[in-house]
Amino acid sequence: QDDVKQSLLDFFDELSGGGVRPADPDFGWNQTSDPCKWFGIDCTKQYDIKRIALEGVGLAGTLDKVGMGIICSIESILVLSVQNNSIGGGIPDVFSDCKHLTHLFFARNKFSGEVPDSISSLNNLKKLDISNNNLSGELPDLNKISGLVMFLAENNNLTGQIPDLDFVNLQQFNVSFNNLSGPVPDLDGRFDASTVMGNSQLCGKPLQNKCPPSPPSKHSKSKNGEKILMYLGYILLAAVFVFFFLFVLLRRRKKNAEEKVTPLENKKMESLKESKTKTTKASTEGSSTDYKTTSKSEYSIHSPNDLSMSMVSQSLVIVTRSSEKGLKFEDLLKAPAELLGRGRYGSLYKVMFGNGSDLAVKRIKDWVISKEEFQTRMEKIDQTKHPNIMAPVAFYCSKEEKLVVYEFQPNGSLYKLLHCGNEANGRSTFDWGSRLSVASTIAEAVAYMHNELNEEGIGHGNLKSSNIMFNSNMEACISEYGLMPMDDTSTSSVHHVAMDQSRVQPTDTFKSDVYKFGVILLELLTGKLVQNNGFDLARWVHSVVREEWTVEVFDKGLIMEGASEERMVNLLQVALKCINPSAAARPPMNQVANMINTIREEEERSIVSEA
Ligand SMILES: Nc1ncnc2c1ncn2[C@@H]1O[C@H](COP(=O)(O)OP(=O)(O)OP(=O)(O)O)[C@@H](O)[C@H]1O
Repeated sequence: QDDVKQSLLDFFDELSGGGVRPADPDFGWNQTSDPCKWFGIDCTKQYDIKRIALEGVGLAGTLDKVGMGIICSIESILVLSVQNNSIGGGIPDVFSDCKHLTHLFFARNKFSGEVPDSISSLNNLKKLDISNNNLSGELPDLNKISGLVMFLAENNNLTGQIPDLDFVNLQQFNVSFNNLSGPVPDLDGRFDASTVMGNSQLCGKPLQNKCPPSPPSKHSKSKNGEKILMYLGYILLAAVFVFFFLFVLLRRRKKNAEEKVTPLENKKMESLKESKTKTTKASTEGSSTDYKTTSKSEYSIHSPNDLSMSMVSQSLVIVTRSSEKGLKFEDLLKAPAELLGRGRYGSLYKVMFGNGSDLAVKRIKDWVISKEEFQTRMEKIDQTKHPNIMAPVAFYCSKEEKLVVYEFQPNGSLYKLLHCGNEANGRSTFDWGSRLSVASTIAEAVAYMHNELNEEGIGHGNLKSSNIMFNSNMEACISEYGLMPMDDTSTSSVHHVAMDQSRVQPTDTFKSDVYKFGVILLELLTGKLVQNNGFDLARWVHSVVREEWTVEVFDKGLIMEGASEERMVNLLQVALKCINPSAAARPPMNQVANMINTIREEEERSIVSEA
């Protein structure tokens, strides 16, 4: 503790530049007293300093590496404010060790030099104010800081382009009166010209001057370079596929010639005659025969992307009931497809029929599972019906290729609703009540599946907000259930071995789902993006809660809406139980669902009593 005191006194000494003394009665910073009683310091408990605010007190020294290093070494500190002083010199480049900081205020000083790159590693930062200094050079890549709600840098000498920030989330933004250049990024209509004015070389909306056609900047050059590399990669990949295709074709022809067999068309007919046709599932009322049968046939998938390269030669199993659209699986294979995303576990394609009956086809990569096991698994999932779990429409499995087909959901995902909306089109309407309702729906659906598929040990395996879709009634539906044996991130004992099903214990799969569900709860409560499998978000939430600054974690939208703090804290407690580092200590999903339902009932009771 004496060391902490001495470090803080050194920090003050350096900042003050000898002008003001830390021990002055106004400050009372000295070795003999409790630092929590010193001027400008706030603590949660003894020695747990959460805030240092030395604002407008005549500091005229510098903030060097040692000084900033001291602040970084005290992990409890969330806020550092030294604004309205005359501190000079550079801002030291030591921020990679200060990840705990949430607020950094350097405004109205005499800081000069460049804004250090390491500031972009402060991924818990919410507010950054470096305005009214003498800072120069280009701004670092601040868009890595997903939760930033305030960025003020006006009245400096900054050059280069405005960084591509997440303007949907920013509440305060100003870079006016610098030497910034290039086009103003899309400010999402949230900030007017006053926030970018006074930069003579900036152009584009909301400024009056249109951007002239200009040679590509260093930044865009490197982006173009990346694009060219990407296209070259695609061309190379396509060429490899074409050669492979030709090779297979030539070999087949050679073989056919040698064996003196019938032409391909006849061969196909023979194989179709021989193929078994069996009913996998009794269809519900109104189904047509197209979706009732499992048939064997030869086919290839025609689409404008790499799916078209697939030479799949075995059966596509149709398991769904909802066939009023009268589609045959041949139609599925012929229809044009669009790549929707390429995730860690495969790619997702939208297959378009142009009559509102589009399908989503998941192409799974690198899954070591036998054809029989995969088929049993898919059928089990299909039999375990729950209205909020999307059942597969069809699936296909060969050694090289695994496809699972779902109905396409045009209303987007929970991820999109949380992170890609704006005031006008959804973000503000995703209120506390709706978030609680989504949490409870998902928890109940997963709890049901865990219970029904307990013996088989089939969990979701990859639960995350982009796999929670909204159906036509805007009800949350979980997609891709059971497409992975488990996710490899939340249970250290099975780290990096998730793709080998034989090594995965059922309990791990379920406990991993509970962890992932906890991360979704954190996403709903904080509105923050999940990176690094939720570990960063979980760590940040833990650190803020530990400091008894719990309210700081909640999404500003929820606070502004007046959502019940008590119930948000209760839901946070549930999330923290789910993300317990010890898998054994995590509650089972049915308990999680019960806890959330209790919170939801309290919410409903309070609405009724308020009414
Ligand atoms: N049935 C569906 N209908 C419409 N969109 C869907 C459907 N299923 C998933 N999506 C969306 O398609 C996009 C790509 O999905 P994909 O599963 O490839 O991504 P991912 O979940 O990030 O990847 P992975 O599952 O491999 O980790 C996501 O935005 C997802 O929300």
